[in-house]
Amino acid sequence: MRSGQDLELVHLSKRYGDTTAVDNINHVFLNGSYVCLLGPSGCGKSSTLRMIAGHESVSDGSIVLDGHDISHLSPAQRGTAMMFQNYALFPHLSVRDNVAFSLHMKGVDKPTRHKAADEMLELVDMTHLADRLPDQLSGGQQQRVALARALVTKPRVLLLDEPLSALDPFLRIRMRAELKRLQRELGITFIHVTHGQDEALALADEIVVMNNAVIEQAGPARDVWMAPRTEFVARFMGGHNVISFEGHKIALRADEVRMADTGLPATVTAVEYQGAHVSLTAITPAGEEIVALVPEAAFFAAPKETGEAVSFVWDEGRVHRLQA
Ligand SMILES: Nc1ncnc2c1ncn2[C@@H]1O[C@H](COP(=O)(O)OP(=O)(O)OP(=O)(O)O)[C@@H](O)[C@H]1O
Repeated sequence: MRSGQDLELVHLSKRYGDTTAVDNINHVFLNGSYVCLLGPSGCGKSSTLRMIAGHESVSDGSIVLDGHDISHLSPAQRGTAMMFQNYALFPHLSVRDNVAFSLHMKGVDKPTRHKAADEMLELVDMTHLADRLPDQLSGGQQQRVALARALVTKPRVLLLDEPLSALDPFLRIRMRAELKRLQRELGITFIHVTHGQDEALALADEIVVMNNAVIEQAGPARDVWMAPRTEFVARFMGGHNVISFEGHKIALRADEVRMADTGLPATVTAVEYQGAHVSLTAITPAGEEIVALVPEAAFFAAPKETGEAVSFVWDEGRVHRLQA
């Protein structure tokens, strides 16, 4: 529900010379929500995040937090904090001093800033490594320090630019759960930039899909997944077929397509065993590709090979007509 404490982007644009990176976007980030900004490389996600943080000037429009226009305030005055992709820790400062650094800059005395830093280190489970230097830490540990350092200023909104991209897949999934836990515990707004659909689905209360400098679709994660509005969103979220059906483009989830004796005829072009499912790719007489994710037991009851004919069916209610 909307409140006076939300973060609002109003007709926000960013231009770099002739390039329009963000084109007149409007959005309300609800207070206390976990929002993922999702989109392909170059769509304007980072520019949007950097404008909110104050690391990039606004070309047009405004950014409103708590009912105040913060568009022209310095990063430290906004009530936002940013955690960078490369963590940007100071190599010569201990973990504790890294976390306390922004308070040092604000003139906070040493005992007070160390106490605040220690509280944050406890929050991210790093108390035991407070005296180490950054290069004595693993990637995951450095990330926790970077998080603690961003949170020590008690921001209203935490901005995370691809926070998990430097981690190996195993650690990424662990840290993902940690981020969600932290956000719930702190109750502040997290805005997390990613180009990973899985990451966005796992984390977000709301997904904002960007494409070509605009917001293509925004909504609860499940709505965006279940009902993509455009061909771009359907393809980008993955797991959907986009095919022509009765004169319209439709999106149809691959796991809703079943093999049957009669139905839409197609010729198998690839079979991929994926454990729980078998992914069957086929081409229709209209030359469109369709993927069926068939439960492995159903597939092996009537296995198919490349070049064979198949027929596909689906429940009519599962089809989404696309806008473009
Ligand atoms: N400092 C800059 N000067 C000129 N053009 C820029 C600058 N920063 C970004 N751009 C351009 O603005 C557009 C949007 O870039 P942005 O970094 O916001 O995209 P992104 O969605 O975050 O991409 P990625 O996932 O690759 O980081 C791109 O075309 C990019 O080349």
